[in-house]
Amino acid sequence: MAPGGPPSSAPALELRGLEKTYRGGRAALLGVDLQVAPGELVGLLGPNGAGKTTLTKIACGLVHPTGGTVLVDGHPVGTAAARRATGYLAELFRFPDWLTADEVLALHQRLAGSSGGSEERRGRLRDVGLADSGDLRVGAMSKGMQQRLGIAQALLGAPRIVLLDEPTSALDPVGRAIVRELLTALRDRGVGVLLSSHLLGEVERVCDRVAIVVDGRVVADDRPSVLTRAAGVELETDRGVRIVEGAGRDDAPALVAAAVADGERVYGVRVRRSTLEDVYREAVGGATDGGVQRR
Ligand SMILES: Nc1ncnc2c1ncn2[C@@H]1O[C@H](COP(=O)(O)OP(=O)(O)OP(=O)(O)O)[C@@H](O)[C@H]1O
Repeated sequence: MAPGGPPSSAPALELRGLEKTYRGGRAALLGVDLQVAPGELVGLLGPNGAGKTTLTKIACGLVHPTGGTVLVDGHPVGTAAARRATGYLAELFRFPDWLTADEVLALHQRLAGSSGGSEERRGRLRDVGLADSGDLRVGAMSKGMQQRLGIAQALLGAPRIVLLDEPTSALDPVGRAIVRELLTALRDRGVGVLLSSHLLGEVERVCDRVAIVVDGRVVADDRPSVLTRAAGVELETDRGVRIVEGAGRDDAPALVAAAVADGERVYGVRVRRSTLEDVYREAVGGATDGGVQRR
């Protein structure tokens, strides 16, 4: 797959002190700092209304911030260079029903200033598992196919950062696996990805870093393995299953030995870690989220 130009040392995306108050509305972002390095896959989580879409739209130049700065591959957002370096898939998008997949991509090639021609279009359709659907009209596509076409569109040209707002919400498990492979390929090519999603399992599987936004602020930003933590050791014996709170990996052999010495038959031992979902629920506290899904 072609996205990704010559390597650059600048962050793929850099947000500093980002603020946004919509006219007549309440503040949507209250000083957000966030970086996406080249080749880094960052997941953006948060309850409905937390500010994820606002942040993503500011990063691609569609919404003006009321404070702070945005650099895309080192270029101020809104400049031609920043636009060329950005691929974007909106949360709620709709392509004209009467266009074919190939025509949608040709239109977006013109918008992105890409000279990749039919070869690029075929490549992007192949990337998203739509190799045989170039002549299919949007109106005849399932929601999942349209979403994959949307992702193909975001990869046209040579983006250094790809901003995806809920890109897998309509996808079945096979479609999600295709997108996971695609994201991994983007990482390998040094393209940064900011992936906004409510699908915590997907984010945990694929992202290098996770930022959690609550009420316009980033309340957690780290690798999933750092955000999650030890959550005891589970022992399964002939007396049942029990969790030894506070115990970690190093305690497992002694726990098994003690159980055996006590006459128990040990069938299993598992070192537990909290999941990203646990971390998320802790971070958002009481903020309700009708949209959160495990997978
Ligand atoms: N165009 C707008 N005018 C006024 N207020 C807006 C506008 N767009 C968003 N908001 C408000 O800004 C806040 C953040 O909304 P945003 O859509 O960025 O959240 P989100 O985290 O993407 O939510 P969701 O998960 O539901 O997509 C909300 O309070 C929302 O009502």
